[in-house]
Amino acid sequence: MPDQKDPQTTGASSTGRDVAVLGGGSFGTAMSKVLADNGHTVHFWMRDKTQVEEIRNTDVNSRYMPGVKLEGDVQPTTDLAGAVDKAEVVFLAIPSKAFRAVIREHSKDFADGQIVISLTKGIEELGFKLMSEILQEEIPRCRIGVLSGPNLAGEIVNKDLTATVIAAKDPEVRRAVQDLLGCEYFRVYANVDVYGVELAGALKNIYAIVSGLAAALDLGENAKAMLITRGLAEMSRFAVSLGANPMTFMGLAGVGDLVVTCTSPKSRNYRVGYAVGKGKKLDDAVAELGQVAEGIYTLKLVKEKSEAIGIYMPLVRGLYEILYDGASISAVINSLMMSVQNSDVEFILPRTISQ
Ligand SMILES: NC(=O)C1=CN([C@@H]2O[C@H](COP(=O)(O)OP(=O)(O)OC[C@H]3O[C@@H](n4cnc5c(N)ncnc54)[C@H](O)[C@@H]3O)[C@@H](O)[C@H]2O)C=CC1
Ligand SMILES: O=C(CO)COP(=O)(O)O
Repeated sequence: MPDQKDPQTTGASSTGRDVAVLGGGSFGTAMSKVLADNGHTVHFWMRDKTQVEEIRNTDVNSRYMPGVKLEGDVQPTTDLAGAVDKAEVVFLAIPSKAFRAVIREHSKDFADGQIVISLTKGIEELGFKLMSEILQEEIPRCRIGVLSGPNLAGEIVNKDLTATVIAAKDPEVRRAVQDLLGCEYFRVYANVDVYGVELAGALKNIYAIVSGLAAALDLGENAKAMLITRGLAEMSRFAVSLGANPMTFMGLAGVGDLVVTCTSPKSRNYRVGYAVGKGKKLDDAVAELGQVAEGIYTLKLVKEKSEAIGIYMPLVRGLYEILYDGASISAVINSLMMSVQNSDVEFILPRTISQ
């Protein structure tokens, strides 16, 4: 059970604020719904005029969240500057590939000290930058945070019980987001390890693809547990080498998000892995999805980065070989199972080095 009287995490206490959500996909829609349900005015920016008209006329974003009514004060718009100008807090749900371009084009529209929160779980190709690092570069005048955790959009819009993590150095930013989003079905926990929380959210997408693949091959329950746990070992090894706090991986943004996306076909990354495991080509699997699966891009970047800095990531390497080099799935599984047997928890017993 969640802690009952944690003063950090008591429910929503602010009503009637103006906020902006940028990005009209499934997660932007889900977070707009939580914010509007909590009594806030949501300036909901998206680039597609037809989608704006549809939400204005029907309260539904049928392409990304069919059948879900956005009740309360949601104001869809294609005017980004206008949305940001009215908002005390801005939430960004723009896929990583487009993230910097959107922020750079509109950097002047953000106010000094404005709170800007990334919801995006990806990595920028050039320079291996996380979204908070992009924000720091493009709008350093703003107060920045990231939100990440086991947060399947399709469940949030049904008001299924959900918890997430706000990570920010500034305690006022953490408190503002807890106040805006917290309610009877959505709990917001706090962390200061911005890099760890954000990197965890991006990395787990890789293991969700691996888990979807394993499910398609019916590898069994033991294999499922092995993949999730070794995925956690691998992602925390990588993240800690880059400066993240290992304890972050014990929390909702680490284990929590890894578990939900590695066990549920509601995860799009899992579905891509499942489709490939059933024999589909990667491009066809992604095209059929029609939504973003950040893990397929993150995989490439993490494979390159881990090789460049010498971090052992056998699951990343194996998945890369399957998705991008045409390796046979059974050969990759065999090579993983027959590699040198090693330490369980390397923070207790160091690994025997063998690449
Ligand atoms: N859907 C989910 O359950 C969750 C998603 N996220 C993250 O949120 C981010 C956004 O994902 P979703 O909303 O789920 O994706 P989606 O595929 O449902 O929607 C993507 C949206 O981004 C828009 N977009 C793409 N390029 C754009 C550009 N250049 N300018 C403006 N808008 C652009 C699309 O028009 C679309 O509205 C991703 O990084 C994802 O990992 C995080 C938590 C949960
Ligand atoms: O990040 C998510 C849930 O926490 C959503 O995962 P997918 O992008 O795989 O759907």
